[in-house]
This record gives sequence, C-alpha cells and structure tokens, in this order.
Amino acid sequence: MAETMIQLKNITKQYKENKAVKQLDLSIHKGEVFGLLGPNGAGKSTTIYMILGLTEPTEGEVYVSGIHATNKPIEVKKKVGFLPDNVGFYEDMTGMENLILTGKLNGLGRVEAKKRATHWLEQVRMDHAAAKKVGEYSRGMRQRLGLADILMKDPEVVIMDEPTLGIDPKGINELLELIRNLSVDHGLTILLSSHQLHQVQQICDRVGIFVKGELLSYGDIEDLQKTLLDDTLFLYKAKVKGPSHQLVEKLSMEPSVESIDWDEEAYYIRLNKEDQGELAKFFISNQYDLLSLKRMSYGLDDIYQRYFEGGEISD
Ligand SMILES: Nc1ncnc2c1ncn2[C@@H]1O[C@H](COP(=O)(O)OP(=O)(O)OP(=O)(O)O)[C@@H](O)[C@H]1O
Repeated sequence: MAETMIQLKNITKQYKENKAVKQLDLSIHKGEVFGLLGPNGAGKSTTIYMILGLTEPTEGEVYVSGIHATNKPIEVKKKVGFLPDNVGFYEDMTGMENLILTGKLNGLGRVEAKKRATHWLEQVRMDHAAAKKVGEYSRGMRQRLGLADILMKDPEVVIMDEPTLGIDPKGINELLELIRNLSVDHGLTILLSSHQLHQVQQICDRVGIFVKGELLSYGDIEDLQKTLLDDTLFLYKAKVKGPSHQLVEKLSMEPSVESIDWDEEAYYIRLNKEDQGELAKFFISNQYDLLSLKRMSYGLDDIYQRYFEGGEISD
C-alpha cells in the first residue's frame, strides 16, 4: 500500500449559510499526480487552502506527510510547494535572480542557490530565458518559473491551483508534460486543481470529480466511468433491416434487458450487464436481419456534460 502524503478526514468548510466543502474524505499517495476537477465554485480552492493550513476546516482534519495542517501550518509549509494561479515575482529582476533570491530566503548560500536555480531552470525548460526580466515573460513562462521557484525549496508535495489557466494550447501541453515528468523523475506528489477535465486527466494518475462541495467520485478514468455513468454503461445500438414486428415486445422479455429506445436509425438497448453475445444471439435466433450491433461508448465528454456543464464554467 502506497504511503499517504495528503489525508483529508471528513472535512467540511462552512462559510455562513454556504457549505463550500462537505464531509470530504480523500487520501493522496506518495508520488502520484492527483487532479481535483470540478466547475468553478465547486470548492477546489477552499480544499487546497485547508491542505495548506491557510484556512481551518469547520469540521474534520487534514494531514500532510503525517503533520496536522491546522495545528502546524509552518511545518506543513516546509513540505509543500504551492503554485497559486498568479505567482508574484520581482518583475524587474531576471528569472535567475528571482530564483536565487528564493534560495537565499530559504537559507541557501549564493553558490548553492545559483546551482539549484540553474538546475531547475533547465528542468522547466526556461534556461533560455534565465537572463530575461520576469516582466517580459508570457503567462506560460511565469508558470514554469513558478514551478522552478517552488522546487528551489525541495518540497515533497506540490500543489497547483488551476495551473493551465490563461495559457495557450502549446504552453498547456508543455506545462502538463513537465508536471508529469516531475512526478516520474523526482517522485513528487502532485495535487492540481482544474475545471478542464479533458486537459489534465491525461497526466493524472487519479482524478476526483468535485461538484458543489462534494467529491462525487475519484479514481482513474475507468473508475469514474463506472461510478458516474453507471446507468449508461451497458447500452447497445442495434440496426435491424426491414420490418421488425414485435421486436420491442420480445426484447423486453429478455432477462438482461433493462430498457429499449428507438429512432428511425436504430434500437438502443440497455442491459444490466455486459452481454453483447447474448444480445446478438437473440436477434439471430429470432430471425431478425441484424445489420450492426455496437456497444455505445461513454467517456469524458459524457462525464463533462453531465457534471460540469451548467456549473459556473467561465471560459
Ligand atoms: N472567504 C469566503 N467567504 C465566503 N464564501 C466563500 C469564501 N471563499 C469561497 N467561498 C464560496 O465557497 C464556494 C467554493 O469556492 P472555491 O473558490 O473553493 O471554489 P473553486 O472550485 O476553487 O472555484 P474557482 O475555480 O472559481 O475558484 C463558492 O460558493 C464560493 O463563493
């Protein structure tokens, strides 16, 4: 069993009438990339602030690397690097100078600080812009420098709030690849929040779908499909040639058939288990001319439509 790095135990955050987070239980393992996904206002930032010890849960407890986040926020801060959605740098200093300053503020000597800054600038592929003033960086470049900045502190856990926001598609791919590599190469535990399900799921080991303060489901994409799209899991589309008298009536008598819909094109049959073979047999043994039989596939788009749309998504 993998070591737990972040543990949320039944946490609730209440703001006056509004419960921003409701009885959330979640464990994030050492070395994994976990995506906290949900529409705007779902409670992702509030959850992150509770992990960082910046705000106290109304109920429940948060542990980071075994340390109680509320009671010992300074110790937690030493373990965690946090990339907010807008990192503050000294604009008229270069990327390198900013990193060296961070190193010094964290107790490193100049030589060591410069060595680490050079290393991390390379790792985040910003070595070419090391001597450029941060005021001239694009948002994607600032985010990469932000990552290098938190890595200067040698954290065990990296938390990022909406890291891809406001970056162009190429920049997003580069940043996501970088995050993935950091986890693989350095064994970092990474938690990132996003309302871009499609974008970030590709680099996450697991994702949690967070809506209106509640974690609806978490796991890999297959787990999510199973739990969130349960009622659409075993849906088959059958095309039958010619008149199909009593087809619906006969089909509905089959024990595995839950429901049947149809339009001019096809029949849509929902089974209570995966049983395409049995379904095919039914058509053949009843002498229907079956043109095609396919399992309908449901995926991220469906999860997205069902749980994210209608939320307060702003872009
Ligand atoms: N300090 C606060 N006081 C009162 N309500 C708050 C406070 N902070 C957040 N909320 C409310 O809590 C809910 C969750 O907000 P939160 O910022 O955690 O969501 P989010 O998923 O991070 O969304 P976003 O991506 O828009 O930041 C929202 O309804 C928000 O209005």
